[in-house]
Amino acid sequence: MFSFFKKKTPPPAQPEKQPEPSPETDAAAPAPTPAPEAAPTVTVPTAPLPRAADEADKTSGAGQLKTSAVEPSSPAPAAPEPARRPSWTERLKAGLSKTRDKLGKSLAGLFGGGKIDEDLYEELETVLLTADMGVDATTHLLKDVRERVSLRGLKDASELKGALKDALADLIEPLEKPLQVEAKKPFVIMLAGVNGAGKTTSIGKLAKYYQSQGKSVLLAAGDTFRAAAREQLMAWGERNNVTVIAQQGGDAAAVCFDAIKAAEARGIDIVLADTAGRLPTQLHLMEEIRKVKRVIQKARPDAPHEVVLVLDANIGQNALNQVKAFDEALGLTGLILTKLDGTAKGGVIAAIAKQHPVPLRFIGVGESIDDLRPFSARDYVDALFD
Ligand SMILES: Nc1nc2c(ncn2[C@@H]2O[C@H](COP(=O)(O)OP(=O)(O)OP(=O)(O)O)[C@@H](O)[C@H]2O)c(=O)[nH]1
Repeated sequence: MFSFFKKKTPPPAQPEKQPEPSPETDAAAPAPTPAPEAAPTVTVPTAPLPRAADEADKTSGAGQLKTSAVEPSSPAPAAPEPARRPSWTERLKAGLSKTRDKLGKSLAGLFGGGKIDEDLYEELETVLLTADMGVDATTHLLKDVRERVSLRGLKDASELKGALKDALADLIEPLEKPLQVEAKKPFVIMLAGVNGAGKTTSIGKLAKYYQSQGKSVLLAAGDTFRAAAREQLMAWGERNNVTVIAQQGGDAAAVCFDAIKAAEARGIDIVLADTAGRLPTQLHLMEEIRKVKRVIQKARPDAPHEVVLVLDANIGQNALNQVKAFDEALGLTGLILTKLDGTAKGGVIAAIAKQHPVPLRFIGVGESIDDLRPFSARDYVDALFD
């Protein structure tokens, strides 16, 4: 768990009242997973909602205030910075050390010297497969490397590294499409994924990332199933001066609807909408997340502007199945690959590029708040090989 999510801010004593049913929470599908709390209750905001947000709640059909906008009165003091923070490139390299160690050790033997022959290609094939690149990407890379070898007239195994790096960079480069958030205001980003993939922590990291670019951010605590996810976001929002729209034990779609209305009323740049974790095989939950998307569209017809699947890199080739299933259900526009630091399966990016390419917007290589950055194919390849 992130340290910035670990620290909990004790909530103030809060009166509770029963909410009215929310009309935007259409009854197309029953709430798929009962919330842990028996009856939804109202969390009164720590600071009174500005009038604009009240308007937003009226617009959303909530006669009474049922979502809470948690707004800290003042940002927490910044934690003392370490003497010198490693650069992103250093952290990327450190984060990819497991994949690099596995790949690098095997490749060091291959690239050590000697002739380029069939035995060498066979060994290279094994190395790529064990780095979780998958059969299709491995076959593609081998063919590409062979072509480069013959085009460049390479003879010695030591020259193979450059050819492989170029082939891999070419394969994964199409995934490098940085997210453009300027075109819409608010730009609504919906995050989906299986349990524990890193959605909530990625939202915290993204909020910080966009704040550092001078953008205003609002968070929708749409993971109404796991209470700790809402608390994570609320605590994080309080410490970083970001408004969090939350509802205790309520409906994810309604939370997202209210968040968008609040963001519109306040002129917020970016809405980050969390959702509960689910497996693609849990069909009722996949239907529920489709409903969340539909309700977001009701709040704002062109939204969500980005539907991101958050993937845990540790699952290797299984990531492909998740991409296909969530893409079919939601129409994905982007991916975030987390926990590349904890795995030797970083090659899965090549598998995604070959078999089901969806833009890889961000990669996560550590637990620190700065360890999520836009994906750069060349940086990634360099960090993997050098
Ligand atoms: N090492 C490492 N850990 C990460 C990274 N991203 C997320 N985590 C950790 O992964 C764990 C799960 O993260 P969450 O954000 O709670 O996952 P989630 O997808 O919101 O989980 P659910 O709400 O259960 O679906 C936490 O302990 C995070 O600290 C990463 O890039 N590297």
